Amino acid sequence: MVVSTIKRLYNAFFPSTSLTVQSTETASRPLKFGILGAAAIAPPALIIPAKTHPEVVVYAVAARDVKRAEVYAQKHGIEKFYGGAEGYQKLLDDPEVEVVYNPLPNGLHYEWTMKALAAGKHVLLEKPAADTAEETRQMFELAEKKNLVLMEAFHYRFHPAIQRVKAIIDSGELGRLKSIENKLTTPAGFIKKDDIRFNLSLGGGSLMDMGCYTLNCLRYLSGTNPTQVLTAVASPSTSDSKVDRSMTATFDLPNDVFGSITCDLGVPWRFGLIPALPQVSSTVECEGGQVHIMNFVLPTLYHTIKVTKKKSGNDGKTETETRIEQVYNFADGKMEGKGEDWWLTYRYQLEAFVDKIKGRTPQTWVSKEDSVANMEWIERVYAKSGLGARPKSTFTLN
Ligand SMILES: NC(=O)C1=CN([C@@H]2O[C@H](COP(=O)(O)OP(=O)(O)OC[C@H]3O[C@@H](n4cnc5c(N)ncnc54)[C@H](OP(=O)(O)O)[C@@H]3O)[C@@H](O)[C@H]2O)C=CC1
Ligand SMILES: O=C1OC[C@@H](O)[C@H](O)[C@H]1O
Repeated sequence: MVVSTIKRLYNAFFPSTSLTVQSTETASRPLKFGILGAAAIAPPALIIPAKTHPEVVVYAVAARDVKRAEVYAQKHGIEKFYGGAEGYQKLLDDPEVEVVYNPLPNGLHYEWTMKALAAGKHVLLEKPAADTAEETRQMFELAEKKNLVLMEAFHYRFHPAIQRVKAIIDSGELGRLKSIENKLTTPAGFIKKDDIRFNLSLGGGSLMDMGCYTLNCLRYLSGTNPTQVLTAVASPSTSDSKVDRSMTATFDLPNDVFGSITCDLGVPWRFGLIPALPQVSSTVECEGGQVHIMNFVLPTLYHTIKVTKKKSGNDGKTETETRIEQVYNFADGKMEGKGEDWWLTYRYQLEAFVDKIKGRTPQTWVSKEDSVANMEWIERVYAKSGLGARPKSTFTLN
């Protein structure tokens, strides 16, 4: 297991082009991507996955500082770079760029996605989609009007592991769904105080950052939206009392299902000495048992799906039977043989995103309705917590 894990991680982060499944001869013309911002997430989320996608070329990057753009471009083998105050717009004005990846701080998602769409580019947009549901709606409306592909990058949804958890719930094997509890937390100190995640004007906050996954996963696994936020308790960050360092919320869902989410950008260390273990889990209780996934966000690294089934013992007492599953690719041929153990969630996502642009059917999708609803429930949780919504963008498209 250790060897296979190391091999999987090595191939995930240092993929050789020889691992490309589809030959470049059968692939259609590559799409040229441009990245807005020399963001930390772009290498794992796009640049590395693109190396094994024959229909993707990461062609350009723009950064506010031209030197930063140049260094980033050289480091990642990107042909074109743009910088300075007009750098982002110059990238959008480049006719060679067909697709834009937007990993800007959340508070800038709306402005630059609207500008990218206005420039006629498809957009892969980082999560959470924007600061508000209304901004999210407007971005998708513009994409529809211009016949462009826009998707919020909820990458974990494209991986077979979370799809397996959903299939177990939907199969009825464990009986009626009763509750879902999702957690995504990291110990204090890993995210620095000056990080975009702690900046209110940039759309910071734990619910926006990690919480958007927990909420999305609650809605995905239940197959529905909550009916109400029951409770929402935020702990403020030390830098800004309007920015939630953590958020815990509970929900009513249809059919008497209970939901809860916890997200935390900096769990205090125990006794100030021992870092708390990160939590990245979803626990689903059903009448006939439980399914628990450890690491639903980055399952390629390692994950377990623990299924505990209740059964009646000989003496009439309830006993349990447990099995562990691990699912790194689609064994059922869902992707016509595509997909490898070492594919990151981002690689699965890129496959689907390109399929959509090319007019093929993606194996799954994160729809406009899904993204709008996720932002609506983020807004409702903030409202219930008393913190209020994140400041909406002041940008308007002329
Ligand atoms: N899908 C995933 O797994 C993950 C998604 N994310 C999402 O990606 C986005 C970026 O996160 P991350 O890469 O960690 O963040 P970074 O801080 O590394 O990148 C943000 C980029 O935004 C640009 N930027 C533009 N204006 C500002 C400003 N006023 N202040 C700060 N930065 C600015 C910077 O670009 P420049 O180079 O021009 O200076 C910077 O490179 C967020 O939306 C986050 O939620 C983050 C991590 C994981
Ligand atoms: O995947 C993630 O985990 C860490 C977070 O801070 C980040 O923004 C998120 O996308």
